[in-house]
Amino acid sequence: MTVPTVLIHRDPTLLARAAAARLVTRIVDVQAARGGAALVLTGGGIGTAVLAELAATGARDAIDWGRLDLWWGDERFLPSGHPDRNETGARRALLDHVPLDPARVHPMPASDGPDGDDPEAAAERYAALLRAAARPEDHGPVPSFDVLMLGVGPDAHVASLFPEMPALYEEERTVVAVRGAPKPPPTRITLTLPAIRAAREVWLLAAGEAKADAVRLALSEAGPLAAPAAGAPGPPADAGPAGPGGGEQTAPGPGAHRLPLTLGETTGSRRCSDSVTTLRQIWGDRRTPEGGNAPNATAAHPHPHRGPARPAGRADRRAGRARRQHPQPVRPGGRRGRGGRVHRGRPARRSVAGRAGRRDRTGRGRRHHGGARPSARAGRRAHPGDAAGRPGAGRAALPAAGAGGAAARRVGDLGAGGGGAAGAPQRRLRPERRARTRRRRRPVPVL
Ligand SMILES: O=C1O[C@H](COP(=O)(O)O)[C@@H](O)[C@H](O)[C@H]1O
Repeated sequence: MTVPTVLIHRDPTLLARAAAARLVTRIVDVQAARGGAALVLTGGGIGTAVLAELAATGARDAIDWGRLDLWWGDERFLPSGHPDRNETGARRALLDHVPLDPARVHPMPASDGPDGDDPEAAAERYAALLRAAARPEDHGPVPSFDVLMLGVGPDAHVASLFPEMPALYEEERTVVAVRGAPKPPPTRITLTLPAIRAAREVWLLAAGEAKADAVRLALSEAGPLAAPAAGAPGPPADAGPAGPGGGEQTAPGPGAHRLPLTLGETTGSRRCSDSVTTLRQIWGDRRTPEGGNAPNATAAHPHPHRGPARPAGRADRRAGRARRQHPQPVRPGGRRGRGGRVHRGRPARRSVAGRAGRRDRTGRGRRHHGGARPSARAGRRAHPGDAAGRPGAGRAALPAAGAGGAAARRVGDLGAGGGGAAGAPQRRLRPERRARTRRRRRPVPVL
C-alpha cells in the first residue's frame, strides 16, 4: 500500500520555502536523468506562495527552464488575465520571471478562449493537449507528470474536485468541466483523479489551522468522495490496474502514489512513514514545552474529548528517568528540537521510536523500545495528554478515521495499546529486552 510521506514545517513561509527547494532538487534531478521535466501547478494561497519562493531563490537558476513543461491541475473558468485565474497568479509569482519556453507552458483554456464560454469544450481541448503530449512510455492519455502539486481546501478539495461532486466519479476522462462549485467561481476546469494519479509524485500542500481537519481526513481512510484529497495519491500499489482509460494500467513509475504533504502551523520538521503516527505528531507538536496546548491549536480545534493538559504524573517521571538513562545522540551540526524551533541542519538518522522519545520534551511520556509495527509503536508513544483525552488519543480524537475500516482499527490500537489510554499502566521492559528490541528498531530517515 502506498505510504504517504508527511513533512511538517513550522509555518507557511517555511513550508513554501521548503517546497520550493524540493522542487528545484526534483526538477534538476529529473532533467539530469531524462532531459525534460513536467510539473503541474496548483492555484490557491500556498500553491502560489511556493511559486513565489521558487522565483525568489537563487537556486532557481539550476533549473533548465526551457526544458520544463508546465501544466495546471485546475483552473477557474474566467476570462484570460482575470486576477482569480490560477494562471494569472502563477504568472505573477513565477512564470513572468523565468526563461520558460512559451510552447511548453500549457494553461487551461479561459472563458474567452477558442471555445468561448463552453467549459465542457474547453476541458475536452485540454484533455486533447495532454493526450498529444503523452509519450508511449507514459502508457496512458496524460504525461507522467514528475511533480503534481495540489493545494487542499478546508473541505479537503483538491484541484477543482469538491466533495461529493460528479467529477469525482470520473474514471475515463482526464479533464472535466465543473459547474456549481461550492467555492467561487462556480465554473471550473479540473484534472480528474485518474489523471492526477498518473503523476510520479503528488504533493499536497496545506497550511494553517483551517486546513488541519482536511489533512486529518486526507490521511484517514475517508474516501475521495468525502475528502478528494484522500484520493489524490491513488489506490494501493497492489490494487491492480488503475489509471486514466478505465482498467488500462498506467505505468506511473517508481515514485507513484507517494503523498508528500506539508502542513504548516506546526513545530519541527520531520518525516514519518505512518499516517496515524503523523496525526499524533501533528497534534503532539501543538503542545507547548511547558505542557499546555498551543493557544492556536486549542482555539482552532475544539475537540469535545480534549481535556486540559494535566501536570506531570508518575508515568511522566518514569519517562524522564528512562530518557536520562538512554540519552539520544545528537549529530554535530544539528540540535535537539524544542517546540516552536526549527531543527538546524539535517538531524541524525533515528528511528520512529527514537523520535518519539525525543519529542516528549518535558519529561512526560516515555522512550519506546519495542520493535513493533508503526501503529503499535505510535500507540505506545504515550503522552499524558492522551489520558486526558486530547486529540492524540485515538478514536475519540479522530472521528473520521474512527468511523470505520483499517484506520479505525489502527486508531483503536492507539487507544488500547497506548500507555496513554486512561489509567493504563505502561509496561516496563527488562534491560536485556530493551537492548534486544532496540537492535530491532528500523531507522527511518528524517529531514
Ligand atoms: O480554488 C482553489 O482552491 C484550492 C486551495 O486554495 P487555498 O487558497 O485554500 O490554498 C487550490 O488548490 C485550487 O487550485 C484552486 O482552484
